[in-house]
Amino acid sequence: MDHHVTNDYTGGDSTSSIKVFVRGRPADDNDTAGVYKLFPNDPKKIQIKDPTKDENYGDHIFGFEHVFWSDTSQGEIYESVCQPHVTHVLSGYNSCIFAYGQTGSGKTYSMFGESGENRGLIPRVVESIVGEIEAKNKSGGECAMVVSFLEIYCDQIRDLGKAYLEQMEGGGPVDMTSKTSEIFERMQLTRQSSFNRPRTMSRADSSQGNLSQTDELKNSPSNSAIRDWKTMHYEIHEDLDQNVFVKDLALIPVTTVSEVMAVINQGLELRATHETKINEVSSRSHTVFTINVVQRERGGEAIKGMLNLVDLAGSERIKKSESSGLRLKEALHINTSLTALGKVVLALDPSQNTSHIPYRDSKLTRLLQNSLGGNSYTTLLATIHPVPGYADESLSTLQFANRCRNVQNTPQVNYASKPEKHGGEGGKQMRSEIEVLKKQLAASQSQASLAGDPNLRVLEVLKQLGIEAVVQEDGTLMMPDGRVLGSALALGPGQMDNVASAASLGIHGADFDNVMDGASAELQELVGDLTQQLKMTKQKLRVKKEDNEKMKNQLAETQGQHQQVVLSMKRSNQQLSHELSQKAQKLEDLQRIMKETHGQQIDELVSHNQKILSQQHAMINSIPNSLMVNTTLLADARKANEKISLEERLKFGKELKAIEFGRTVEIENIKQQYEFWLNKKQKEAEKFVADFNTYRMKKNNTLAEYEAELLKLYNYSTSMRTILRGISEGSYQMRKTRRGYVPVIREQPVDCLDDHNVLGRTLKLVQKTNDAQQHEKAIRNRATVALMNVADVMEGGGVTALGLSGKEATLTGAPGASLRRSGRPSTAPRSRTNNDIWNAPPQQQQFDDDLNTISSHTTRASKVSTAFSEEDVDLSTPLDGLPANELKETVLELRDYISNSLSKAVKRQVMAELSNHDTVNYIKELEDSRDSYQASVREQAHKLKDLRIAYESLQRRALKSQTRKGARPKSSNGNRVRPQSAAVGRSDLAF
Ligand SMILES: Nc1ncnc2c1ncn2[C@@H]1O[C@H](COP(=O)(O)OP(=O)(O)OP(=O)(O)O)[C@@H](O)[C@H]1O
Repeated sequence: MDHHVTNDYTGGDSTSSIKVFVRGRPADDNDTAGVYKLFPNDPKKIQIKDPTKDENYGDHIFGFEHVFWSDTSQGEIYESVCQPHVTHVLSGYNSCIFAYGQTGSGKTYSMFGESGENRGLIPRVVESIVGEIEAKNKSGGECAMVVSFLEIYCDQIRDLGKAYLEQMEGGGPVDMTSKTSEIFERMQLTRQSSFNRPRTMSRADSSQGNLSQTDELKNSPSNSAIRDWKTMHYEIHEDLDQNVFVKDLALIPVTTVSEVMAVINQGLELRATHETKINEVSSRSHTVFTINVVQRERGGEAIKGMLNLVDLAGSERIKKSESSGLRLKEALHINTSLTALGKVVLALDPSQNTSHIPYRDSKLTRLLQNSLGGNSYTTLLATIHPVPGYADESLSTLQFANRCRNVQNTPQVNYASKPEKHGGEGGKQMRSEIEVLKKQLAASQSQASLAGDPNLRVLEVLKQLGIEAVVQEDGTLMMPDGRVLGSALALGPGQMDNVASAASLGIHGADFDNVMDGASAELQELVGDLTQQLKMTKQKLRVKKEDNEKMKNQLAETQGQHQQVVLSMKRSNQQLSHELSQKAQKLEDLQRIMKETHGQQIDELVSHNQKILSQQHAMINSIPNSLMVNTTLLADARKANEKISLEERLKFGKELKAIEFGRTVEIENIKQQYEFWLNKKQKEAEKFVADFNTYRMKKNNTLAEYEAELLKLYNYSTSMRTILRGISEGSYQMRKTRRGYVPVIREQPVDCLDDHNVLGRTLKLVQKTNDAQQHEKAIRNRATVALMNVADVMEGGGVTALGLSGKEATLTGAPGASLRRSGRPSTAPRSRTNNDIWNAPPQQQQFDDDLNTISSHTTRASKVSTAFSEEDVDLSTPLDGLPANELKETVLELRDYISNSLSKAVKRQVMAELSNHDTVNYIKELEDSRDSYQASVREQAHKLKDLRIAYESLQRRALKSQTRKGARPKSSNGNRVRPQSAAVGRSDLAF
């Protein structure tokens, strides 16, 4: 049964507003085997094996918009990933594409790319948008593009576009307060054309020694943006509509692709990169390249689209990248901000039910706030490095990408000047315009009323002259001093205006009279007085004004000076606070790094130090007491030591004795076993000897029978001779039978044997004697060979001997010490082997004796045989032809031969055969095992001896250390007493 379990994440909301694409870069050695699985018929899926999990539970399968593998071109990626965003931004929407993945997985390659066909997504997007804008402008629309470029390096926002802008505007500081729409308005009026030539895309490593273009730029005194670039620390703000923006970030108006590429190239030159173990040119910062497109269709509303193109710095496992120092700090910042991004994405998952989204945890998440869960179309390009070694990083990238699919955005069109129904900025503008109009209306209304009522006009004129008069019910004017003047109605409206303007202009005399022509004398007089007063007052005022002016100038001068001081103080204050915040930031980072890397160690060290300190305090306080205690303890310890060493010695002695006893018992057991077997085998051998003796007796009996038969034969032959002689002498009467003529014997012969039988038997006997002679020879040879073999065997090791001496065969072997042959003379020379019982001399002697006996018998026997041989003996000669004494001697010799030589030969043959007998072999084996046992006993003895030597050396050492430690105890007579242990040990352990 297949137990393979795959974690499937391919489900989910296909309409989610964040689209996720995956791109696998080419592997360096094409070794992607066994980790990834792609589905040619379903390019949305990718399967990956979890390297940390069990074979059966380690598979994860994900589903995204599309999974691009290493052979996908930049153009194909652009078509799928970016094309929709170009449409969005030109339709007034916010949108965002961000590349996420481990370091070296191809984020920067994808976003910025290289040159030509390998150019990345950003250049392609720019090309598209610029083309669209040109087309719109040609068709009568108003469309413009503004870009900005920033990086977040160690949680510090730095402007990568400002340097370009400064260069563009002649090196001076740039007005950063402009809004995109204002720039847009300006662009309609004037166009800059002398931008830098575009450079090919490059990312210079600022740490390299040779003076790169960036170095040139950084050293350029005229470009403050480059000079201050490293210390830039921009802030993120939020407008009334809750859109986040970077305060003071350079907004660069552009119209051509080459302009944009110049901005990008200059920015990339400045961007923080460095070579790491994993990536030769590793981005150490996140970059955000923003394209703003503002447009108004003919007669339509202005809309504003924004596209953020984000190249994140790659996450890295510090363990793998082995970053240290500044690289470590950078890596920590990168990882922290990416973790914050992960938290935001997690919190935006509707299933999490989280009300708080931690955008403010890092600058990155704050900046992407609008793109994640806000008013934006967003796409994530997850890049992976598909080699088995980075499988866990790829898995975590895919898991992050999968979580992003849960985020819901709500994109909507941005209106640059919205109609009321859209509220927002447009509405506010409208409201303020209405207010202005209202004020204007009120002003014009009051002017109209003034124009219609002459009294009011007079009042106004008087007011201008500084006189607060009141119009009474009857139309007359009451002055502040109580005087009542006639109605101004007497003056025509035109005249009144003239009076007012003449008064205000200081016209007097005849001219004034002309003006006052037709007015009442009273009024004329009053106006005359007033005019006079006004003149004087004006005179005074002028003087005062002049004084005032002088004072003002003085004040302005002082103020200017003060302001200058305050400004410089402010600047230095700002500088200081900036440095302070940087230092604080650095300190914080350092502390965090220290805490992360060494925090635990430091804490441990501190607590360890404190422990040691307190221990030392306690020790110092307790020194006097401990001195006393130590002296006592020392004495006690010495005693205890002596006691222990004595106990140890005794224990060791006992153990040794126990071992010795054990060995003795073991030896005894083996000995008993050996004796038991030896006894058993001796009994078997005794039985064998007994059997042998029985056999020998039987043989002797047979020989005796032969002897008796021979004697019988002799008697027969004698009788035969007598009979034969009788026949030849005709003493016997012959009769004819079927077998021929037979004598008629009157006397009964011996037994009932006929002559033929007697003769045949006699001849047979002679034949037998010859055979015996031959046989004896053969036996003798065989015996010689057998004895030599036995001697050879004996050379190799002893066996219990079967001694055959005299007429009796006896077993002379005995167990144990009695194994030695009891009959061996003490003066006999020792054999070359250990085994005395097989000594050559007695055997040899025996053998030689036997041979001599045989040869003597043989001589006699050969004589006999010669006598009996067919050639030498005339068989026709009747035996009874021999003299009786000679015949007897011959028979005796024959008997002697049979009983001695023949029986000995038989014995030898038996002995020769016995040398290969099983029992003898068994006895030999017993001898072998006895010898090996003896050898093992000898070995044990050696071991015991070694043990004893070791023990003695231990004793000697113990003795020496005792002697060194203190004076030996003195005997009663004051002499040093020799330590007993050694003596005891020696005597106790003597083997
Ligand atoms: N699809 C690809 N085809 C060819 N080369 C690629 C591809 N992707 C990446 N590379 C090469 O791999 C190397 C690392 O890529 P890149 O610098 O883009 O990685 P990165 O993800 O931006 O790394 P970091 O986060 O460290 O900046 C570069 O030399 C790049 O040219």
